[in-house]
Amino acid sequence: MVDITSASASSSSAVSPAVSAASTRPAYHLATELVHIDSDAVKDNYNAASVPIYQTATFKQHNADGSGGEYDYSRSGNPTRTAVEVHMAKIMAAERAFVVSTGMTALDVILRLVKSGQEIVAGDDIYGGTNRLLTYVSQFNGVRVHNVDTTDPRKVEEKLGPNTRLVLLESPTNPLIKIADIRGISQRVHELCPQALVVVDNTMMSPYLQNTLELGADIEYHSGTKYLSGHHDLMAGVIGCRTKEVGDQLYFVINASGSGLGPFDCWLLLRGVKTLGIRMEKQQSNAILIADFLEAQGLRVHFPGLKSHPQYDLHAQLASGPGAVLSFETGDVGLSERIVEGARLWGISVSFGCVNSLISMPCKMSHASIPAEIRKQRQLPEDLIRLCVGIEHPEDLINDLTNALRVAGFPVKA
Ligand SMILES: Cc1ncc(COP(=O)(O)O)c(C=O)c1O
Ligand SMILES: N[C@@H](CCSC[C@H](N)C(=O)O)C(=O)O
Repeated sequence: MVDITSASASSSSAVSPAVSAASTRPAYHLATELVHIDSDAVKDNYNAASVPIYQTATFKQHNADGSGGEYDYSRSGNPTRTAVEVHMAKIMAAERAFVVSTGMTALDVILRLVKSGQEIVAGDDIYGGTNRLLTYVSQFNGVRVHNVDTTDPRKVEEKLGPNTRLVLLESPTNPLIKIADIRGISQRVHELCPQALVVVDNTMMSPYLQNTLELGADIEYHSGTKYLSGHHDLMAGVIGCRTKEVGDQLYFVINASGSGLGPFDCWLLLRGVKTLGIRMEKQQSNAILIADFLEAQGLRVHFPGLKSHPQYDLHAQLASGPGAVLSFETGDVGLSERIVEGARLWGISVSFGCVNSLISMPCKMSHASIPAEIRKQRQLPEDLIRLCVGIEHPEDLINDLTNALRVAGFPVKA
């Protein structure tokens, strides 16, 4: 049987691996690096200012012995995909980066590195879809999953053992915006379990605010559907890794399963990521104003930019800003529903990271796939409202929220 996790199996089976490694670390500020695409990543005879979309499934070869050109088939590699992968590797300071069809695909690819009998330590406050996929592998793939409170590194350490293969962290978590000490946990995992990989879902921060590979993680992944693309016009997943060995294993799975991102979506992602810095700065500054406003109303607000956040200091050591997703509790599910439905400017939608602002109730929407009894066990408040702040004028956002609170019957303070 071929061991899919061995590097030799991966290199021998791909004709056109189109390795998308970034050989150099960013030389300028990240905001500058985001805008500048390495023009050597894709050979272009016409010096096109925008990376061309190579909308092709297959590539003509010059001979029949399989030793042909750099690309043979777009499942294995495509120049537009290489361009965005090289760019993402630079932005994430990764040895190698991959772009796949969705954020969940990114996790699915990573989970293929876990074999039956091995174990995963994950958070107890995690995105609903992540919980669903972890539940699947624990029910059908013989993998044991421990869900623990990742705000307490001792709880993670207690579950580490000789079978641990992955430690999967979200920080901040979706939807309770809790922080995990990525640096401290990575160090302990590597000391105690050399066979284990620390994997971080960095979707909420984006590479602009937090670099988890520099904090010690082995793999960082994103739902590229969110901040990286920024306009809710595509689905994508991005994976960055710290070593060539892990990169080879991930590439094998992506080529074998055909989960790589299509050329047009690669192009959209590359276009979107150029404006990540300016979008994130504006979304974040709006979010800080909105968090202050809600806290001044006496509501319990979860946001690492507030001094009241229990891990305010820890987050400041890990990331360069609090981001633009926050959640708050009202104490009453009916009141929360009325607030969400009373908003006019804030769109009722799942997802986040887009230029327009969104409002949702995680227990009924993004996290509804987590069974009610498990949500209760994990103390996920049913009345929780999540706000994903966009780039609109902050006064309009605050006025709309004020109106929604009033209409819902909440006693708004002047
Ligand atoms: C934190 C987080 N990770 C991963 C995903 C999955 O991403 P996608 O929807 O692109 O599959 C989501 C949302 O869907 C998310 O919120
Ligand atoms: N029906 C979807 C819900 C997607 S939630 C998207 C996003 N991660 C969020 O947190 O809003 C599903 O069941 O996956």
